[in-house]
Amino acid sequence: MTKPKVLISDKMDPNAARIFEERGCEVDVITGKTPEELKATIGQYDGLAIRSSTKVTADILEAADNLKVIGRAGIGVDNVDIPAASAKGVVVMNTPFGNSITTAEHAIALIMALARQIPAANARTQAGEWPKSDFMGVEVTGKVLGLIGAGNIGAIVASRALGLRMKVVAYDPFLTPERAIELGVEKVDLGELLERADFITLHTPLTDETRNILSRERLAQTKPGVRIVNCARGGLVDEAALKDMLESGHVAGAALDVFAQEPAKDSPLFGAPNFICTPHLGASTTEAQVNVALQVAEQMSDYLVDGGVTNALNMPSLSAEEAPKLKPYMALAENLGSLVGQLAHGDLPKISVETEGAAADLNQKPIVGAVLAGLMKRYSQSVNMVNAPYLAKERGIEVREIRNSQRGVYQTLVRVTVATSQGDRSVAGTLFGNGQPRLVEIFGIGIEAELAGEMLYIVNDDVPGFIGRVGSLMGEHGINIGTFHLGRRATGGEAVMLLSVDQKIPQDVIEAACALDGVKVVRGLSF
Ligand SMILES: NC(=O)C1=CN([C@@H]2O[C@H](COP(=O)(O)OP(=O)(O)OC[C@H]3O[C@@H](n4cnc5c(N)ncnc54)[C@H](O)[C@@H]3O)[C@@H](O)[C@H]2O)C=CC1
Ligand SMILES: O=C(O)CCC(=O)C(=O)O
Repeated sequence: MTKPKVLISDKMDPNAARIFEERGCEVDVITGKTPEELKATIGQYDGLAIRSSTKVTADILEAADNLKVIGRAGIGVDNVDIPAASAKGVVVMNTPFGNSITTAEHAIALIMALARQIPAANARTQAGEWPKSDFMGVEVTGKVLGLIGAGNIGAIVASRALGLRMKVVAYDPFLTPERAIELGVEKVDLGELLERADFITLHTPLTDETRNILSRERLAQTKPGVRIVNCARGGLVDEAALKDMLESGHVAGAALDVFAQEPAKDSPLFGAPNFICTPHLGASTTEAQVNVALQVAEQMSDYLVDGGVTNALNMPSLSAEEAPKLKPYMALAENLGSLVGQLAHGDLPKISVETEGAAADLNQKPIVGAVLAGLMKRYSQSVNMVNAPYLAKERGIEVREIRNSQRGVYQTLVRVTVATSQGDRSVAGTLFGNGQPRLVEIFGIGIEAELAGEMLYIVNDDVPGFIGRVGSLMGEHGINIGTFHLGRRATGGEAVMLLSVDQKIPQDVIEAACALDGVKVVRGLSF
């Protein structure tokens, strides 16, 4: 088996490359590529490990023909076009906790640096000025810290600030009253936070709701003398308004680790009074970088080598223990989805995936994803489990999951039913003891067959001599039959025939089969 190939395209702790190699991947570490260079080479990689410098745009993804996973060694994935990755069937993962403590500590460091004007005092002291009387600071003890965003990092900042004897008020629409009590913070609305806070620190992602959350109007509502820290994302604060308010003295100090445009080389804030900045250093400690590098390499190799999915932003999780159990089910589910997709006519507005017996105890999401991947192959060849649910949604297909843990005739069963203009049509399959998938029912008729390679599907009247006529037809056209499977609704009623053949069935043979006496449907199938 060829090894999955991974590109590490941003500066990352060497532990990442070591883990990839130990886990059976080939790794190239090439940082500093231009977008054009990345686009020219991305086609050869199965995995791309990044931090924040590499921008994974739709244009780059277009050339990423073998890419299966993008791993962000860090939290924010705003440098990845996730909808484009999903459409391409590429899993996007991050490492949501590895750098949280480090980033929270950076926010606290910036709060302290603002309170005591440490950077300016340091610069002037080292310039030989000894400017003791110019640097009157403030204590943080007893001051109100306004936390915007109380997720992983915000919660750690709150705990550290409480240790510094600050009073913490938090604005986060998703913060429950119970969690606020647990964190020891007072949950407030944004207006109250702006009015009360002596220090404001931001810890939200950049979204349509949070963009410019500290706008000019909101900055004007803050308490005079407020100090502001942003270690989350550029774009949360109106930088031009912040500059004006630093100049007017309404804002007594501001510290930014992140900027709307990065790298920030000529921000209007540079040189503003009491302005401090760092070049997106929030996550830059040895500890955090080892954490995120190890974690991203482990997660990505789990996916590339064993199919396990952890911390994916565009796909449900699947543990490395679950993955081998689910693998044969996913093969079965994909074949069943593909079968209904090839057999049913017209649009398929509704699909239900029912699991029975042992299959019902498993994680259903990957099974449903695999059914959709099989089904959606009728629309696109580049479909997989990652993009199939998105494609199905785009086409307005309604998907239902039904679990039935009681066993029926089979110890384990997956049934796929689609609503067609002729009514519901369903196919079902099971797994043999050795994990081999088998079709066991097609549109209400019991039949046992392996769905593989090229096949011929015929629905006919159950009459003597028909099987021989089909055999002769295949022989006349030089088509070798591998296996022959039969089922019927009742003696003399509707019968189904599934043949596996050694080549794709040509259209003229399908037409000749259609012309046989008693034939109702003929279809060539590919798996
Ligand atoms: N400077 C740096 O180097 C680093 C920056 N970050 C950034 O820090 C930010 C926070 O990261 P985490 O705490 O891990 O994320 P998280 O997802 O754990 O927390 C984000 C919080 O923001 C809240 N939120 C969402 N919309 C909001 C809104 N409109 N108003 C108020 N709160 C809202 C959410 O409810 C959530 O509690 C992210 O943007 C991340 O990219 C993370 C690591 C390093
Ligand atoms: O990788 C970095 O240095 C940036 C970290 C970051 O911004 C994040 O994890 O969201």
